[in-house]
Amino acid sequence: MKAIQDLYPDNLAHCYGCGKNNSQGHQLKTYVEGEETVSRFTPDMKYTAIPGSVYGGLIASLLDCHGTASAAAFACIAEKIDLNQVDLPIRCVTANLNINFKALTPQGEELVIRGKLKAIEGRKISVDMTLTAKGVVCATGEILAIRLKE
Ligand SMILES: CCCCC/C=C\C/C=C\C/C=C\C/C=C\CCCC(=O)SCCNC(=O)CCNC(=O)[C@H](O)C(C)(C)COP(=O)(O)OP(=O)(O)OC[C@H]1O[C@@H](n2cnc3c(N)ncnc32)[C@H](O)[C@@H]1OP(=O)(O)O
Repeated sequence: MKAIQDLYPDNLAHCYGCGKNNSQGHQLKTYVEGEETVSRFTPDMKYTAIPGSVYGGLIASLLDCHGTASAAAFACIAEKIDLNQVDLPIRCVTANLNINFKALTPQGEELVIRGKLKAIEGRKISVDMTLTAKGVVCATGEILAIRLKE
């Protein structure tokens, strides 16, 4: 299966966090795994907060893009839209993002971000997220993504 972000049409794929057409961005990739979504990302050393730990702004960026991709994927699944089709018909943007930083996020490790659908209410899609390093939860987040009008 393709990454959700690789289903965004080319003219809307320039997001700094996840756009496949932004060569200087993070190019986060999010996949559906069973009932969850998952992204994996190993930050470059330049994203330093306290030496040895990852900058919280990067963590927010990863949760932001993981969340919007997850929201689009969960909305497609709810509507039985094939996630293998090019040009995803459902697009979401972030209205609200809450993050709890639970532990310093170590550098040099692969970060695993997982998302679970919390609720779909009309155009509002809420997703709960965790970010772990070496199996330790370093941050949790909740996003409210809004499905854009056609
Ligand atoms: C970001 C630009 C938006 C325009 C985009 C146009 C085309 C782009 C297409 C696709 C995007 C492609 C890729 C994006 C992928 C990843 C990006 C990563 C994530 C981001 O980095 S993205 C940037 C940061 N993001 C923003 O820049 C959003 C600025 N904002 C707005 O563009 C509007 O604000 C919008 C669209 C959110 C809603 O506007 P709207 O007119 O469509 O809908 P409306 O206001 O009626 O809200 C509908 C229901 O959501 C409730 N609601 C709204 N906001 C709420 C809040 N904050 N808290 C609690 N509830 C809220 C209302 O209360 C109502 O609830 P109810 O239906 O129950 O009454």
